Amino acid sequence: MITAKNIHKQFDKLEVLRGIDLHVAEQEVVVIIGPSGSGKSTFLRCLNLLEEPTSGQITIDGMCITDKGTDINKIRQNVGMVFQRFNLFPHKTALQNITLAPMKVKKMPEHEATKIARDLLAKVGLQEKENVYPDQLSGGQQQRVAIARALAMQPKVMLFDEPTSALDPEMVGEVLGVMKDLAKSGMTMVVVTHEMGFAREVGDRVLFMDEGRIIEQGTPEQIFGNPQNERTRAFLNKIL
Ligand SMILES: Nc1ncnc2c1ncn2[C@@H]1O[C@H](COP(=O)(O)OP(=O)(O)OP(=O)(O)O)[C@@H](O)[C@H]1O
Repeated sequence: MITAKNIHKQFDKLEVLRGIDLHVAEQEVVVIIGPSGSGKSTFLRCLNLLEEPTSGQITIDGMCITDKGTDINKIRQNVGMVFQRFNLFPHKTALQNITLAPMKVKKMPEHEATKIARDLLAKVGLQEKENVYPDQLSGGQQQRVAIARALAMQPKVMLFDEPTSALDPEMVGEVLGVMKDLAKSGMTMVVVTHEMGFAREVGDRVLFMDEGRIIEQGTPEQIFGNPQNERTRAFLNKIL
């Protein structure tokens, strides 16, 4: 579903990604862990061209997105993204936040977009909140609306960039629960997170990144139970 070949990214003189190769199979859940500043978010943002790689090639569902002249709207439709900050539109209700992109970008009729949005609100456990504005929702609820909003474009892949880092601890579980259900439903996902419990339980594969490279990867059992690389061991010893 996703193939990234030899991805490099440089910001001025700072080399943030130093040759990343990754293949993500359909329905696979890949979790990226690693120290702060190792390039995890930058790599994730390259996968929907929020950042343009300095060099390298990325193919998603057969479409080479790093070719010049690719249709950025098409990429964004195929690749949903959820950020640390949910950034819902404050003057729109939960339902309107979800229907907006399908109506504007996909030119979907309102009744159809509304039906999809209601189904998605039910899926994230917020069917009662369709007419509520973001400032009346908790952080966890807002993030669940943000997930529903990304899903409304019916993406083939979902990217999550530390989706629970900005939440109060008691709200982390509800968001991870929604992500877990999504993974179970067969969604292809790449998740950057500091939630090691999620990586262990839900990840099909865990990647450890450091200094712009994938240092080690394997099943959660391999990475958490028997890490081979000294840097992976040092990182896990520090945080677990
Ligand atoms: N737009 C940018 N311009 C310049 N430097 C950037 C930019 N975005 C990221 N960086 C730098 O790239 C490096 C990697 O950042 P990145 O956010 O990808 O790391 P990360 O592993 O996701 O870290 P964290 O876990 O703290 O979010 C950092 O040194 C950061 O300051």
